[in-house]
Amino acid sequence: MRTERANGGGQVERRDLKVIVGAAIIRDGRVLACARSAPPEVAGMWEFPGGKVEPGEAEIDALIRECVEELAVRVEIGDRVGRDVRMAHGRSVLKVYAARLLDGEEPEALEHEALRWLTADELDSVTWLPADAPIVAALRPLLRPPSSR
Ligand SMILES: Nc1nc2c([nH]c(=O)n2[C@H]2C[C@H](O)[C@@H](COP(=O)(O)OP(=O)(O)OP(=O)(O)O)O2)c(=O)[nH]1
Repeated sequence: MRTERANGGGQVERRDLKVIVGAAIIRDGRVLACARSAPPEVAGMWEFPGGKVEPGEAEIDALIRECVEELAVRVEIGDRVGRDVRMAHGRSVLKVYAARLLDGEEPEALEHEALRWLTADELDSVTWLPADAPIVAALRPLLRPPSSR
């Protein structure tokens, strides 16, 4: 994504905003959390599967690609979860989308250290990457059965 500078307002010039997409894959009231295996500073911290959107690639296509690469599953992408989260001093932005598994395939940890299906009550049982905090908060009500929302 290319953005222009709002001149004179003391804003940092930001020509290339890197977009990172994540998939909140929900199944039976649980979301799939993935523990990073690298780099060492964040290894063992938890995230949503996903990654950088390639130049010219649509966000949804990037998510579908990343879920195949990281988990060997095909997903259907749904609504956004939470807000855009600015990272890396505003140089990148994290956008998370709800997703569901197609074909009943079981995700495999091809690139992650571990995978876990978390209920709403288990969301705080793992240490999420810091940028994910507002997304996890927005996700919580989506994991509750409709009767208790
Ligand atoms: N996938 C993902 N990345 C996240 C989340 N939260 C968060 O801060 N990030 C950060 C971690 C990384 O700095 C960056 C994603 O980069 P990445 O290295 O996973 O992206 P990628 O899969 O495209 O990797 P590569 O091809 O560059 O190796 O976004 C999240 O929930 N999911």
